[in-house]
Amino acid sequence: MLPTQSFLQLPAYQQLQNHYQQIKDRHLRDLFAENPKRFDHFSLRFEDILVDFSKNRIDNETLTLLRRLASEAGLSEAIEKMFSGDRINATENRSVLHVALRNRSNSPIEVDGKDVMPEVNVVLDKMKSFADRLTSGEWKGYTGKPITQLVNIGIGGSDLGPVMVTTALKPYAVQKDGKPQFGVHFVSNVDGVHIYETLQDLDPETTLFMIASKTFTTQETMANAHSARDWFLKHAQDESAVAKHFVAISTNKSEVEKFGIDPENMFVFWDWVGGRYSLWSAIGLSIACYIGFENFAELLEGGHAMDQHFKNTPLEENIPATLALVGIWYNNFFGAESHAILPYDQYMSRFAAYFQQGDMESNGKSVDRNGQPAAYQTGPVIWGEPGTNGQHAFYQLIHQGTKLIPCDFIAPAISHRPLGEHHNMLLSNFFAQTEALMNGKSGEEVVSELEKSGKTREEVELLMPFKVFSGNRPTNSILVKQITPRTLGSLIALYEHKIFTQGVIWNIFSFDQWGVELGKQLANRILPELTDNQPVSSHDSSTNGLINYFKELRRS
Ligand SMILES: O=P(O)(O)OC[C@H]1O[C@H](O)[C@H](O)[C@@H](O)[C@@H]1O
Repeated sequence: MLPTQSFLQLPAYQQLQNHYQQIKDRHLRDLFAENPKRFDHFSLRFEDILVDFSKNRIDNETLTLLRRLASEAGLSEAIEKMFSGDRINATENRSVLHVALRNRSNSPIEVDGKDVMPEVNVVLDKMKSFADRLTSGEWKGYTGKPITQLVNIGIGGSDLGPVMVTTALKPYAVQKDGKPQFGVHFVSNVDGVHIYETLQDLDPETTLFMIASKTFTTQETMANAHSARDWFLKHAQDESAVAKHFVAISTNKSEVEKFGIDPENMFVFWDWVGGRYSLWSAIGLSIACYIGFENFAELLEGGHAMDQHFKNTPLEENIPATLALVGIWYNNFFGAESHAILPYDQYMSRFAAYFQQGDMESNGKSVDRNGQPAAYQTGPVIWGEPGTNGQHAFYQLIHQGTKLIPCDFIAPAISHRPLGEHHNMLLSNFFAQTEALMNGKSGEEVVSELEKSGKTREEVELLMPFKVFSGNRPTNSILVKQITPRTLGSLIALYEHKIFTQGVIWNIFSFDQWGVELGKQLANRILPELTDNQPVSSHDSSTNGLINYFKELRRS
């Protein structure tokens, strides 16, 4: 690995620190008053997606310096390397090519001199033909009935993408008799409750299991897959029936065979697809079956279009890079520790959860690419819930708490389920929240409001401090025409590239995830200790105490 330059040593970092001193006390209200064209200057469009980042504590100088930071960190070289199949995931010695999975131009992308596009296309064709056979009813269960229920068994990247996308694109579900043709279910947690509850309403004769695991060794997924198989065989009583009800999605052929799934029923992908970037691969099989392959292809198209934008657009107009830089501004200069993603679309209810893995597993690192401790903040805590639910739960803290929480508000102009005034009501909240967060409400405004409502002077004085909103709380607004497969593909790719850009600037490796290993190792060590009721003494006193109390409780 070539030595890389530390984030803190980038010349623009120092300049931004100085600039921060000038801007930190400026109020967004004043920035807007000074520049009536602020919205025009600080918003970007991509197809029908509008990204308004004007309600951020930035001015032209901020953006100039942030872009300089990106250039000094070598962003354009890094983009080039990713798209050309360089092994940028250096600690795993792998290329990072989710962009190849949605490379609809089909232009060659090489890994070690070999174009990966032909094999990508072979798998896409296999997914299409499988989805078509399920939809037409040609693929039948062991008693000759067509499949009606799909169960994806996977966890992390082999679960969250399909969950999020099938939820977001439910209006595009393949229809039969006026209803989605397939029920789609997701089992991820090793807690037996998850598989138990899922199987309750299913009929083995019409259920198809998709075992999704890049490694095919993940404890949770294998445990759930075996339980599903046992449940199925209890009914079918015939091993040969498994082939009609179990398919595998994996990079690990030998483990798939060991499990007993016919290699014919295996959908492959490759080590250059990171788990949290894999919904575009065969991991998206449940998506392709549920919404139909044409719509899945549209999702890929949308992702590809955003890839082209990211790769070919100068920093000044580059949406993922701009959102990444604004995020860095708060994370590294204002000391913001978290970032909220707030979709005003019930179908997008899992979007924030999806990017908890996407962002936090990618950029939750404290060692830089030189192997040195990163003496600065890296990835933020990502969280969020759909609007308006969040408003009645945690927005209090965003509006009046002591923490600075930059937020992304996302909304479609057109609802898939227009119902009376609902969508206008939803969108009025979307607009109002960012306005309120920006402007706040001053002491004078509060006093005049209270006086008008007939409060006594004493009451006004007492209440005033609690009713003041300081404002100056930053937001991005992302407004799209409608959440279509294409738009969703673009939005997901937008966030992926934002994460990538931030990782490059922080000089960290965004595509490994060593931090999830230790807990797994220790769980494997503890599991055999839980088989009997003998007290343990091999751990620290807390862990021993907990395990021993657990044994005591289950015995009594
Ligand atoms: O797809 P699998 O190999 O089963 O992995 C599932 C998940 O588990 C791992 O522990 C990683 O944290 C995730 O990045 C991955 O997506």
